[in-house]
Amino acid sequence: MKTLILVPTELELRYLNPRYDLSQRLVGPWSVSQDADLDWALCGIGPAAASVTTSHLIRHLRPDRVVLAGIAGTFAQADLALGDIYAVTRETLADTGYADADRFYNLDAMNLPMLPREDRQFGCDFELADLPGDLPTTQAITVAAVTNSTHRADALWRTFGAGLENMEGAAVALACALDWVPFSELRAVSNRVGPRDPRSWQVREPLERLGTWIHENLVP
Ligand SMILES: O=C(O)c1cccc(C(=O)CC[C@H]2O[C@@H](n3cnc4c(=O)[nH]cnc43)[C@H](O)[C@@H]2O)c1
Repeated sequence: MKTLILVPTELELRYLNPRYDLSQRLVGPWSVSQDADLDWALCGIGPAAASVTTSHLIRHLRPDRVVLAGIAGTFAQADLALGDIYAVTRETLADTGYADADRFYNLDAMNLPMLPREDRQFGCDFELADLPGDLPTTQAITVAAVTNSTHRADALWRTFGAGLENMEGAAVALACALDWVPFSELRAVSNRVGPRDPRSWQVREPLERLGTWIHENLVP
């Protein structure tokens, strides 16, 4: 089974797979590092970069599945542990729509189709494919901007009740759904969602553990 592993940033990729070599193979302007039956590539930060990169790489590499791996913030109310690794079961595009002081109204809540096509309609919610192993699971939301206040974090929690916030998951899910490619997501919890303090984020050690998990569980 050929797996494409997408990672938002080079920093995350370096901790997940110290053997990666992004000069190894070029797919158009994209670098892809091959390691057993795993292709590693950067998808960029945020939904716009992640969706266009995923579509491009799927069409060139024809993977049997796509796995997105990286860090994410967790909501205080969710009771997930900082530094732990989770498999994501469902992704929701949270902030495409509008928000008032207390709630978010994404396109699904507004009853607007995100991407209507003749064959299928794509909304803001995506079910993800299961992964082998026994990682704890949670749901996630995808936002275009990192949440930077307790008030906004509370409104997102109240609206969606998801355990994690990240910036790429639902966008990669959309690109995979368009090409019928199974999609899974792994996230290491780096921070609490709320007032920004990136210097306090736990990044290296949780990602190194996630990299080990990937090699033990996803290499055929
Ligand atoms: O320092 C900042 O304010 C800042 C703004 C935008 C992006 C960043 C990044 O470092 C990239 C974030 C990267 O990590 C994921 N991530 C991690 N924690 C969170 C979070 O609490 N909310 C949303 N995304 C988060 C995200 O998926 C990006 O790939 C820094």
